[in-house]
Amino acid sequence: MTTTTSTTSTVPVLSVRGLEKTFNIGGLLSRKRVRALGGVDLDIAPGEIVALVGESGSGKSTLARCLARLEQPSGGTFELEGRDILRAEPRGASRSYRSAVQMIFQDPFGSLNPVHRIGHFLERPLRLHGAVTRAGLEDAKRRLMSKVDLSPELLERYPHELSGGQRQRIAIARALAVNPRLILADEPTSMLDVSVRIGVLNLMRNLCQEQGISMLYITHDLASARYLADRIVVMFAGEFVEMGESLQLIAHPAHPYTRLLISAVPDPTRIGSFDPLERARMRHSVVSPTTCEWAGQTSTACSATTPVFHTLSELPEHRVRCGLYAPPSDAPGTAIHLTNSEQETVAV
Ligand SMILES: Nc1ncnc2c1ncn2[C@@H]1O[C@H](COP(=O)(O)OP(=O)(O)OP(=O)(O)O)[C@@H](O)[C@H]1O
Repeated sequence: MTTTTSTTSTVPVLSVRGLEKTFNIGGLLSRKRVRALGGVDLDIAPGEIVALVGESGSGKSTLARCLARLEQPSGGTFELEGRDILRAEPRGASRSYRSAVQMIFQDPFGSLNPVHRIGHFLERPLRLHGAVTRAGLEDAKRRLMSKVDLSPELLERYPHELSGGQRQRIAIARALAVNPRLILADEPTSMLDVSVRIGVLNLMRNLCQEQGISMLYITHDLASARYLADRIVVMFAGEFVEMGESLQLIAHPAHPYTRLLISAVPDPTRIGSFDPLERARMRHSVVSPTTCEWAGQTSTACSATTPVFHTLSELPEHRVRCGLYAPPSDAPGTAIHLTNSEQETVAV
């Protein structure tokens, strides 16, 4: 890898370099392998929200699980506030790492044991973090409930007595109980009713802004990524293919795969309905053997060598990794001139 994704000169909270994960599948004697992460680089600054978007199977959760130490990476490194974690804690995450890096999962019901009252889920992390007296514990639980805009009366209820949105707020409160530096939020709103999603997104954004917590927000949903995140990173087949400031990337997508994802976002300003055949044609143009050799498929432009990141000339934060871009000596990131038929296949 040649390029990092840092946007500021501050020391990043998280710094990932060449992180890889390959799974063996098909049992002990099988030689079949799935390359879920191809060697990715990512920096996240303090208080920054980075959205990781891509279709199902692109490797988003694998990256989050490696960072949460739920999976052991096959290669690469990552640092938390300058500390090389895999080297410092090779056998598994320390308690302090598990406090500093909190994961919020897609299914808020699945992560709350139904036999316990809500108060129980906040008590354990608070005890671990040092609120030990009974009065101190009660105060701390109430403060956490107020941070996530929930009434303290809910502390006495069981998970099934809460709505999905309320349960996800409890999951967020539980993560906050240990003062995390980084939250890995894996599709935290995808199982929620549309009407409560925006509230949870706003809550996460406010918490990051007010408390300087950084966040990796994993989602299929480009619209929510644009709404919540400072930057968007697009993932395709275990690799990052495009990254940039959220509004810029959505307004000027450079990679055919990013354009494909954007084509799936409902857009009330689009004139006429979106033709599903056109979308199928776009999908084919990205993943078919005739146009994209990289990432396990095939591409005329990428077949000679694995593509590297190129900065789009006008905006240094916007980078694309695609064989359709070449680094001319005076104008990095300028698009190669395409033939008419190639232009048709990449046009949105
Ligand atoms: N434990 C595992 N064993 C074998 N293969 C796995 C395992 N976990 C993930 N994979 C494979 O790794 C690839 C990436 O999976 P991952 O769950 O990271 O994708 P994703 O982008 O998070 O998808 P989704 O959005 O559906 O959760 C997929 O091909 C998946 O089948």
